[in-house]
Amino acid sequence: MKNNKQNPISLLMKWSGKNKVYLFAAVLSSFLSGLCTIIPYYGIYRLIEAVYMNTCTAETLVHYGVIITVGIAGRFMLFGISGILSHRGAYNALFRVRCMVSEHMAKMPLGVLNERNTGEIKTILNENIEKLELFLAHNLPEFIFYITGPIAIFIYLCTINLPLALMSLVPMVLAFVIMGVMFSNASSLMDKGNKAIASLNAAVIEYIGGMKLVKAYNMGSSSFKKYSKAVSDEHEVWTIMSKKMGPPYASFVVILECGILFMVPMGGFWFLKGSISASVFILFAFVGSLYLTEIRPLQELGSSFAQVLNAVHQVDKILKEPIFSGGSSFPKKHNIEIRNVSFSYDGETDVLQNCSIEIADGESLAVVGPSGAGKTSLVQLIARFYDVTKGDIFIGGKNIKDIDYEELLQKISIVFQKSFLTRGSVLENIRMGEKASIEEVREAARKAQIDDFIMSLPIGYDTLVGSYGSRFSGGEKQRIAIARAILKNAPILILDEATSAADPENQAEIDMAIKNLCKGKTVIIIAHRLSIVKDCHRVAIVDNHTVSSIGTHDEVLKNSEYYSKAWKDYNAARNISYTMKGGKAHAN
Ligand SMILES: Nc1ncnc2c1ncn2[C@@H]1O[C@H](COP(=O)(O)OP(=O)(O)OP(=O)(O)O)[C@@H](O)[C@H]1O
Repeated sequence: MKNNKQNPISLLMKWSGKNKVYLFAAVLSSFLSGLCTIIPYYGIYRLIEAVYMNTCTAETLVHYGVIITVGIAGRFMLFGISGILSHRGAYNALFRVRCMVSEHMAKMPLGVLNERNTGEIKTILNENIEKLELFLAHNLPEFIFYITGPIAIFIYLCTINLPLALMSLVPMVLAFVIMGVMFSNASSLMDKGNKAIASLNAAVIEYIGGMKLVKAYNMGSSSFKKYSKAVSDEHEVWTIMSKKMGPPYASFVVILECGILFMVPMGGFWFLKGSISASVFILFAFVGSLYLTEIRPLQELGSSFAQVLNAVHQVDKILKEPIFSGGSSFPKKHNIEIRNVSFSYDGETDVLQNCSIEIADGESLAVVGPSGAGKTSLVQLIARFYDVTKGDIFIGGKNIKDIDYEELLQKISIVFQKSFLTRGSVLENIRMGEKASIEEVREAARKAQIDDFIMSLPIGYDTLVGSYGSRFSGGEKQRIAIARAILKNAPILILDEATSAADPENQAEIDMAIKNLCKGKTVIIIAHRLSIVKDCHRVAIVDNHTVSSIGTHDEVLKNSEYYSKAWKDYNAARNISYTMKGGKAHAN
């Protein structure tokens, strides 16, 4: 792949877009702030020199006092400006990266997303992207600041005495060797740590989602093994991390502060020999042995870099996943042809084999078959939730792979068995991004037989689904989903067991809502409940992972053993009525 070896920093800059300007300005301010570090040391050295030369007057004190003050004030002021600029740039960049990742994910095939668990995606969108802020707003300017100051001082020390200046670097070289070891250990551990956090996130999501089950079966938190295992795995990784990182961290800090052990004996030796003046000896004994402690925060930046590099890598992996792009406009005709299609989720087992169906524009087709036969898989291929493994699917004579993906999704409405409602208001849930007036929304809701119910709520269409979500019954949620599809008014409609939530009380309402929804569209209905099937123009039987029969209700009744049995069972079930006699159920 083209971008495989792209430098993480240049990737981050690319993702930041125009916000780079703020980030570069922040880096410049940090650099200047780092340079200011030299000023107080220069002032102090001059004062020491003046004291030893017996030339220190009140004027000299004031002169260097002002220089030292200006140096310190400038250092902090520039560092503050750098912080403001870096935060501004970082938060704008963060927003941009989040949008890029979300948009990219929306264009990714569902199959690729399904391979990742929800926790992993949450870790990328939240924790990993948040770490980019840590880098852009803090690590980057701080790195420049902490590195510039000591370099500037070192150059200054070189101008005073080169051998002693070089000697001052010995502790730093040792400390950096240790930091390198620490860094290489950290990157593999960090990867494990990230995986442990992703598993923990997934387990928490599953744990909270399955809370009803935990309560219903009195399982208790300890019995939720996946969750407690994820917690202990994560704990284990971080324990190993602290054990491995602790000793090198302590060594790094101590060695950096050991400069005085080199500077005092060597400096003293040269001073006694008369090679250097007293002021130079004092300068090196104090400044030369201490200035390197300024780079101590670089150690923290080192481990933070490892986390950031990992985060960049994870985000980049998502952004490099292939997406659906290009393609031409959606065709005017809406007939569908599924031609010799085979499909496998895992690339090994075919869940669909050599399926062929033709649906005319405006026709309604019922898809019937035993559980697990592949009905849902087949209809999902039409909206490219997944791509076919073999064969082709055409709409209006155009291969769906050649149709602009967003337009394809726009022109197909799907009502699923489980209606998903977002946390917004009922109004937002029906609009779902469509620009529709409240009257248009109510008209759709009326057709979906749900307007009366919504209006009976205390704040009607403004009712938040988040707070009222649990009081909506399955049938109500389903009719809200149908209203959403009516409003979208797409020419192709796929109903995947959309009547499954119907109970005897709201069966008639859901049937009416579906009839209103299907008017004038090319419709595919997956239905276990055969009552809806006889209203369709034709029936296709998906059995044993292929389309075993297709035709009108009467034709399929004759040709398909599965359908004739299912129809017989359905009619028999309709004629059964139960009466309770002596506490026992009897079929009449
Ligand atoms: N995301 C997936 N990954 C792997 N296998 C899957 C996935 N979704 C479904 N399957 C498998 O594909 C096969 C067909 O499933 P599908 O949901 O299409 O059947 P169906 O006929 O719609 O069943 P039902 O009537 O019970 O809903 C099943 O064996 C199922 O376990």
